[in-house]
Amino acid sequence: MSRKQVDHDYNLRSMSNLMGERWKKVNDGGERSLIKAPSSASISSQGASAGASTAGASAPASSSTTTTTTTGDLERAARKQFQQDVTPGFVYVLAVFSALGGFLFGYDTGVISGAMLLLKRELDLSALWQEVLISSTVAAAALSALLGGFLNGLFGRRVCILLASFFFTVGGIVLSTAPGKEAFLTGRLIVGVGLGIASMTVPVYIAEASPPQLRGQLVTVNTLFITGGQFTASLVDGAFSYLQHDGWRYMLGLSVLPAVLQFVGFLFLPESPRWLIQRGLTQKARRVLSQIRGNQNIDEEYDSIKNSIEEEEKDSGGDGPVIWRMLTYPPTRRALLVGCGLQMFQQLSGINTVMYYSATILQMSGVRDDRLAIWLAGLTTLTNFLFTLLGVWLVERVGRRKLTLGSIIGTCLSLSLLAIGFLMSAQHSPPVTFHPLDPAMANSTCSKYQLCEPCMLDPGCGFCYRENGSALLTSSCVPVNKASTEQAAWGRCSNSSLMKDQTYWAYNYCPTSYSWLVLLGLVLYLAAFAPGMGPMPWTINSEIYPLWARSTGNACAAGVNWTFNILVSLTFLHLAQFFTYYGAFFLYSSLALLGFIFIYGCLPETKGRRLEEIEALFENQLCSCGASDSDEGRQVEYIRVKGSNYHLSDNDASDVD
Ligand SMILES: O[C@H]1[C@H](O)[C@@H](O)[C@H](O)[C@@H](O)[C@H]1O
Repeated sequence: MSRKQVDHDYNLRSMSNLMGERWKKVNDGGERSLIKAPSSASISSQGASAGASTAGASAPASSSTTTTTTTGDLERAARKQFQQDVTPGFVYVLAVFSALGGFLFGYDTGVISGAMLLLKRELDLSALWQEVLISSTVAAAALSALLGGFLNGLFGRRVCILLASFFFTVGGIVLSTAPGKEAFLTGRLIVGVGLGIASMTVPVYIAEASPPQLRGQLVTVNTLFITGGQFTASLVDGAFSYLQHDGWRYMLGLSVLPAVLQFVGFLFLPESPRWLIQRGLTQKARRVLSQIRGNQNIDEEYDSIKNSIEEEEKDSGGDGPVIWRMLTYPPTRRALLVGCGLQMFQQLSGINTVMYYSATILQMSGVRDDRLAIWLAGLTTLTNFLFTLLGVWLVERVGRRKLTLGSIIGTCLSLSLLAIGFLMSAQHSPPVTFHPLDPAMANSTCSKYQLCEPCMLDPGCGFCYRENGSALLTSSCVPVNKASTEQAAWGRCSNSSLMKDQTYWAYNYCPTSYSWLVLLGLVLYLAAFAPGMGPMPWTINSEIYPLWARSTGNACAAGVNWTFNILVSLTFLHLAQFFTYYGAFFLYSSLALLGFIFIYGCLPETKGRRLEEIEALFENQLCSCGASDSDEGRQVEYIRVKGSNYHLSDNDASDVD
């Protein structure tokens, strides 16, 4: 039994309202039936467990009061009833305006790849500068996410979202008007600060404002907006790539629009009621809660939040900085481990590498026109977006734990398929048929390679070939042009006008007939990753910490996400060089398997619970919360609803949860 007496459960309340009677589940040997409970007077006059057994005995499953309604039906009906009762239109508005932060997260991280193609020519950027400009935003996001935890606690969620949209706006203006690379770097850093703050604040704000039944869906909408931002960025990249001069200014400048919209919107949106209660601003908190909950009575929710906060404050591990208190108090230490672990495994599953690499995968499949490859890469971001939508639909139906576990196992398998595709391509790598005689050329490292595979894995070389249909006519391994990887340093691939006649320059891929396998792996990967591993780390982090630790916990987890994001993207090419592509993808697949074991052992189900109840899931467990899905179902819980005790039966408790 948890430390805190669980005093309220939304599902049961909705159900009892819905059915117009009090319902009580009895342990009838697992049979899924609901039996009408005795009157509240008879229940309250008995001890809770005595009441349960008496009712069980007096109302056998075959009794005339038995209904065949399943808990699934009830859940669905309760959800429908809730939607009618509460009219939570305002919660949707609030979630959408907050999720514009997610949109900017996706847009600003996605748009840079297309912008860089134009930018590197116009600003004459070296490879090092390109790398610095791309990774500076992510590095700034990692640091500012940590800072965001502190700001959130001090100034509240609303001010932090306003601050983030202010940074996005200023950053967008600086980027689109930058006269040179130094100014551009400044703009990228400013945007990074906005990203870090938004990425940790938005999920917390949405979770704190949402009713339990909608929380998972609404927080997941934020990730839907992230992937929507990435998709929009790929469309904008495609459209403005035709504008050779200053195209990048429009690509980056467009981000100012959603940023300003969010800023203006948040001038009118309220602060999180939970943060207000914590700060003792009780009147304001009540006002906000009534505004968010529509026509629902908020007294019960308000009281229970307030009581939990007071209780949490007592239990929160004494004095000292929040992170220290979190680490020394076992439930929050476990929650932090789970939250950061989820974010780490999300990035170690290679999502950003796969997305980044999709254009090359498409080139391997025979799409050789650069522009077409850019547009088709948009299909990858669209697939990511559409499958995140599936996640929004599934999260409240199957729950966080099952969704995450199913997703990571699918991710692991599809990464193996990708790796097998690369392995087959490597094993059937086309040979280098032409070796130059000119000593200056013959002495280059590139001309020593006998096969395409080692040639393309060397960042200094590329494979230049001519083919007829699928037959390779001649091929050579030549140094890459240092100024642009789109051309060779010499020979027929050094000039686009020479590259007619079915002559192609393959810089980081080899022509292969196994590309379909890689393409299948890519699609299956996105279908598996996007509904679960994409959104769930954000959603789960927004709900597993008690209020006093929530902003710090989310700050740490978002910091871990950004740190591993940069680590994985910066090491990918080196990894591929040392272990080949298939080695790199097998490695990601093994890491995803490790992630599965971690999640299986550590992640409890949080679906349908009020934020104040979730802390109890991390008590008395040695990272064995995994058992909670079934054990918790077997646990006997007493849930007090308006003075009456409800006894959840042995087998069905998890269903009602
Ligand atoms: O949840 C998001 C999402 O899955 C994005 O597609 C990815 O680029 C981010 O790194 C991740 O945090």
